[in-house]
Amino acid sequence: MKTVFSYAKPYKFYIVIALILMLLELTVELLQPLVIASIIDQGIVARDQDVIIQLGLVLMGLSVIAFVSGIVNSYFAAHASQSFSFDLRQALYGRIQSFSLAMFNKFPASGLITRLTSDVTLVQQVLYMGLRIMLRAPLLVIGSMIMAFVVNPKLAFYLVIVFPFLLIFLYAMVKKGVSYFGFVQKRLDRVNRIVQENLQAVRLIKAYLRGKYETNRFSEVAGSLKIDTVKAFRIMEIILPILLFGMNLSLLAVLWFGAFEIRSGGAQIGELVAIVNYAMRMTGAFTMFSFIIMIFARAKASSERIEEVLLAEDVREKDESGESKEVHRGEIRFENVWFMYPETSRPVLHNISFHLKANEKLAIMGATGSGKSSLLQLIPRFYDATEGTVSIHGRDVTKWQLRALRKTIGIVPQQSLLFTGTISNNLSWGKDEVVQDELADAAIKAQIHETVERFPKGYYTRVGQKGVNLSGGQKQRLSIARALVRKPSILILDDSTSALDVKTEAALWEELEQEQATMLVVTQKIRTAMRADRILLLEDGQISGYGTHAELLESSELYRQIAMSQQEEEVDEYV
Ligand SMILES: Nc1ncnc2c1ncn2[C@@H]1O[C@H](COP(=O)(O)OP(=O)(O)OP(=O)(O)O)[C@@H](O)[C@H]1O
Repeated sequence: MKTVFSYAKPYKFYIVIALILMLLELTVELLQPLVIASIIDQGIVARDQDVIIQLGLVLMGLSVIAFVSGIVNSYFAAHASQSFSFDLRQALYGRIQSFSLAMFNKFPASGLITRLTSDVTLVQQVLYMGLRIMLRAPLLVIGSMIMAFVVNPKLAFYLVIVFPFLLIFLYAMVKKGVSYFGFVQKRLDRVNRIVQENLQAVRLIKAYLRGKYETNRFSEVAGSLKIDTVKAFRIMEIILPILLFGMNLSLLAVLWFGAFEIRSGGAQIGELVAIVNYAMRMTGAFTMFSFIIMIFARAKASSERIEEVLLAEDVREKDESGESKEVHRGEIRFENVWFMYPETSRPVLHNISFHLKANEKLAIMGATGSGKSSLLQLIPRFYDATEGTVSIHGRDVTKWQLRALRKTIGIVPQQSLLFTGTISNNLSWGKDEVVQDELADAAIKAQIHETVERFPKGYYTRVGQKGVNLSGGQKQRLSIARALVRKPSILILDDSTSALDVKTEAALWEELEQEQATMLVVTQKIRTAMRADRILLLEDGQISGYGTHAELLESSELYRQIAMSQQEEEVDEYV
C-alpha cells in the first residue's frame, strides 16, 4: 500500500487538518461521559441545580464543537481523497500508456480497466474513511478504555478483559478478507473482459446467432463474481455479531461487579454510568470495525493490484537515452534477426537479413502466420529482436531515442482503427500541428478526398466509435491518409489495402510510388507486389525468396505457386 499512498503526499495539509479535526471530535466525544458523570454525581445526586445548568451548557458546547468539527473534517477528507484518487488514476494511466506491447500480453485490457476504475475508487474510499471514521474507531476504543481507567480502574478492568481475544480475531479476519476480496476483483476483471469482447464483436455475435450463447457465458462469469463476493461478505458478516457478543459480555461483567462495588462504596453511581457509557461507545466503535475491515480488506487487495502495474518491470528500452536527432532517411537493414515473443519459447522469425536503401519499396508476402506483422513490429520497436540487429539510417534501432524513431515512421495496421471524433481529428491525430491543406493533400493521395467531400459535413463528419459508420475500404484509406499526414520517411502498410477495389488500389499505388519514403508493404496480391522494387517472401518465419518479381518467378517455387493461384489472365500478363 506504500506506493499507492505515496500519491497522497501532496495533500498532507488537508490530511493533517482532517486528522486534527477528527481528533477534536473524538476528544469531545470522550469528554461527554465525564461531564454526564459529574452532572449525575455533583448535580442530580447532590441536588445542586446550578451545577446541572453549568455542566449542561458545557455539554451543549461540546456537542456544537463535535458537530462543526465533523462537517469541516468531511470537507477536508473529501478534498484530499478525491485529489489523491485523481493523481493515482493519472499516474496509473500514464504508466499504462508507457507500456511496451509485451506488457499488454501480461496485463489484459479488462484487468487494466478494473484497476483504473473500481480499484482506484476502493483505495480512494479507504483514504476518505480513514480520515472520517477509520482511525476514529480504534482511537475511540483506546480513548474510551483510558478514560474508563481514569474514572474507575477496577470496573474498567472488567470492561477490557475480552480485548486480547477480540484483537486476535480481528487480525485473522483482515487477513482472510484481503485474500477473498483480491479474488472478487479478479472475477470483476473477467466480467469486464467478457463485456468488452462482447461489445466489440456485436456484429459477429448477431451474424452467428450467438446472442444466447454469449448471454450464458456472461451469466457464468457474473455468477462466479456473485458467489465469490457473497463468500467475502460472509466473512465480514460474522465479525459484527462476535464483536458485539464479546462487548456485551464485558458490559454484563461491569454491571454485575459494579453493583457490588457501589454497595461496598468502591464506586459511585455516576462512575458506573460513565463506564457503561464508554462501553456503549466502544461497542459502537466495534460495530464500525466490521465495516472498516471490509473496506480495508478490499482496498488492500485493490492497492496490491494497482502496485502490480505501477511497479511492474517493463522490458522496454529507456526512452530518454539514445540518439535524439530526427531520423531523416529511411534506410533499413535487418542483420541475422531472430525474434521470439516474450513468454514464448518458439522463434517466429529465423535469421532474417535484408537491406533497403532510402526510398526503396519492399513488398512482403507469405502465408498467414508466416511472421510478416512480427517482422514489421521490430522497426518501430514495438518489440526488440531477440538476436541480431535492426538498423535504420545505419544505426541500431535500440540506439535511437524512441520518440525520434517513431516520429519518422508512418504505420497503417492490418485493422484500421479510427477514434471517435471528426474525420479531420482522425487525420491530424498523429501530428501536433497540421493545417487543413495538409489533410486534404494526404486524403487525395490516399484516394479518400472525393469520398469525404461527398459527405454532407465533409472533413467535419463525425466518426463513430472505431469508425462504425464507415466502410472497410473508407477506413483503410483514412488510415493511410493519417499515416501520410506525418510525412514519414518510413511507411509501413500491413495488408492495409485489402478492402480496396482494383481501380482505387492502382490509383493509390500511383501516388504512393511518388512518396519520398522507404516503404514496406505486406500484401497477398502479386499485382501489388510487382510494383515494389523488391519482394521478400516469408515461409514459417524464414526468408524463402528475395528479389524482383522477375527474379522470384525464376527462383522461387512458392512465388510461382502464389502467382499461379491468382487470376490466370493476370499471371499470363506478368509472365
Ligand atoms: N503477441 C503474440 N504473442 C505470441 N505469439 C504471437 C503474437 N503475435 C503473433 N504471434 C505468433 O507469431 C507468428 C507470426 O504471426 P504474424 O502475425 O507475424 O503473422 P503474419 O504473417 O503477419 O500473419 P497474417 O497474414 O495472418 O497477419 C504466429 O505463429 C503467431 O501465432
